Amino acid sequence: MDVLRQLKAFYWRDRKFLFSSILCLMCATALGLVYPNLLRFLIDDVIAPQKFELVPALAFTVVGVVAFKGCMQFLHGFFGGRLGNRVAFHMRDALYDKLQTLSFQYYDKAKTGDLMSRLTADLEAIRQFIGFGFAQILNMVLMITFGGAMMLSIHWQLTLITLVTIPLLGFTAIRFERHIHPAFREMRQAMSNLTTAVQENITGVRTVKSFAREDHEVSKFSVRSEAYQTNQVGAAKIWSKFFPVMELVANLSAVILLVTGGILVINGSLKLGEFVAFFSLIWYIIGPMWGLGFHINNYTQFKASGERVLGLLNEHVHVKNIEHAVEANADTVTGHVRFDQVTFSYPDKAPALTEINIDAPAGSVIGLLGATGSGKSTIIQLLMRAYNVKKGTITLDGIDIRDLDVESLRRLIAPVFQETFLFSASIRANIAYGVKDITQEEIERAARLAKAHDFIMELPLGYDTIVGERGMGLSGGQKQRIAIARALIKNPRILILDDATSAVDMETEHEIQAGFKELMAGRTTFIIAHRISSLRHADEIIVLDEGHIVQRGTHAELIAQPGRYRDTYNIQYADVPQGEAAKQAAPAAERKGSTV
Ligand SMILES: Nc1ncnc2c1ncn2[C@@H]1O[C@H](COP(=O)(O)OP(=O)(O)OP(=O)(O)O)[C@@H](O)[C@H]1O
Repeated sequence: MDVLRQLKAFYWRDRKFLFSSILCLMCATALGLVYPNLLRFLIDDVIAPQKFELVPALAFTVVGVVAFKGCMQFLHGFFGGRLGNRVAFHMRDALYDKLQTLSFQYYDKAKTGDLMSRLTADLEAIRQFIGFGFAQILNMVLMITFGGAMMLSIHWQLTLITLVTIPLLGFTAIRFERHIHPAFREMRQAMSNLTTAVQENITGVRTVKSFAREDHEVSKFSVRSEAYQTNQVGAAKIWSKFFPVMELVANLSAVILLVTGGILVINGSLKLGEFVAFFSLIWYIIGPMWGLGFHINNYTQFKASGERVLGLLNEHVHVKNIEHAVEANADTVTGHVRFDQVTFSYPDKAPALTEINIDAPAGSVIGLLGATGSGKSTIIQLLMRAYNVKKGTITLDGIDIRDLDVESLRRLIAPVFQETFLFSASIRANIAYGVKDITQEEIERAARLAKAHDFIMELPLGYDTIVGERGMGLSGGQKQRIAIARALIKNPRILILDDATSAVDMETEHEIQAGFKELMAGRTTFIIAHRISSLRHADEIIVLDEGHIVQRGTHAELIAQPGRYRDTYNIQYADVPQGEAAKQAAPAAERKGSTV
């Protein structure tokens, strides 16, 4: 019931459908109860006194009742269907909204397959129950109440004797529910493990194939599939144990009625018509009781699914706006970024960054260099507020970014990551992803600056070529260039290049950087790179090691002192002749005033 209460917001807004559906079902049920009475009337008041002229009228009444009952049943299905679909629709939207607000911390652990199964299989179970299952349980209660009341009005002693098995039925049904609920919960979890395995296998199919690990994947899947099968078999066992018991107990009532009712008819204390009506009414009680297991099954599935969906809806959002968050205004923000004594650890891990101080005046270029895992990307993630800083502060134009509206902050930043994600849409739509109302000219301009225009024009459909999943295959460098165009078109205050040109050759990188220079003048830029050539023009290069800043300065300053930077430089330029190396790593001072 708690799940139903928590989901109230989703079905209560469509209560007109809920009540209409219930009302129609009640009418249909009540009309169903007319049959036994017609039967009683036929036997006791028509056949016994031989008033056969009443038969046609009785027949027409039956036709009328059947037709009306049919209409009511249709309307019940119609309103129930409407209700179920609308609830599923609103819940899908709410879940999707929630997925957008959940922070990076949640996605670090979340499994795509599990989320997919919550949005599909679990929603379907909820749709079924809210649309039909709930009304059917209510119908069961109504049938028992109406039928019982009618039986009591005919012969209350016989009713009590006949219904003596009902508490036993109720007890069996409750025991069944206790066993089947955990089984269903496990089954849902096993299903989501199965979907996760399939999803990961499809996403990582290249890795699987290149390592020839198909057999390993098959056996991994088999284990999960077997777990699901075991769960299914377990649930079937519970079902197969309880269902026959239910049926046996339910039919005991019919046996008791036949014996006791038969004796009463022979004694003359019960009319034959009443006995026949009674026999027909008893199924109004036994029938629903028979289906009790099925309804409980539906309910438990709904409860298990509801818990999983509510679990997602109630998931804690780690990064959210504080009350009265300040809106960062793109027209007035200059882009002055400061990290002040920032120390940060991912949950349950040693600090990824320790006492980081960075001062990036508006329009400056900051280069970040360091071994893998040294904390470069973490600096960027914190600036974008993917995670909240707990120790130290990060400010933008002097305002703590925790006080800023998250969306407005992220609107000012355009990141290009090493791994480019393209949506299954046209290249045009992919480039224009971060902005609204953009012209083709602006898209092409950004693509030209990112050195993407020429290869796009060589594609048969040009900017209309569909890329991403199931789309046209592109090379890593081509994808990166699209991502760079996507960032450029956003015209951000802060540009982040996280190993953004790692997949393009040095010549293209040089050309792209020339494009940046033109567009990024006056905008703060953070460049993470492993190549000295990508960083050498930065106003300040920060060298990180295990989360600590170990060196900082311009290229010329760093090259002049022993340390990690010079070591990296020496390795990268080991094969380049002396004069050429010096030319390639031209000091930043030469380029002061420019950006990249
Ligand atoms: N989402 C995460 N959850 C937990 N730990 C993380 C997460 N992301 C990074 N880390 C850890 O934080 C540390 C710094 O990682 P970070 O990604 O910032 O390094 P990096 O210098 O950018 O590395 P690379 O050059 O390989 O991208 C590493 O020890 C890493 O394992």
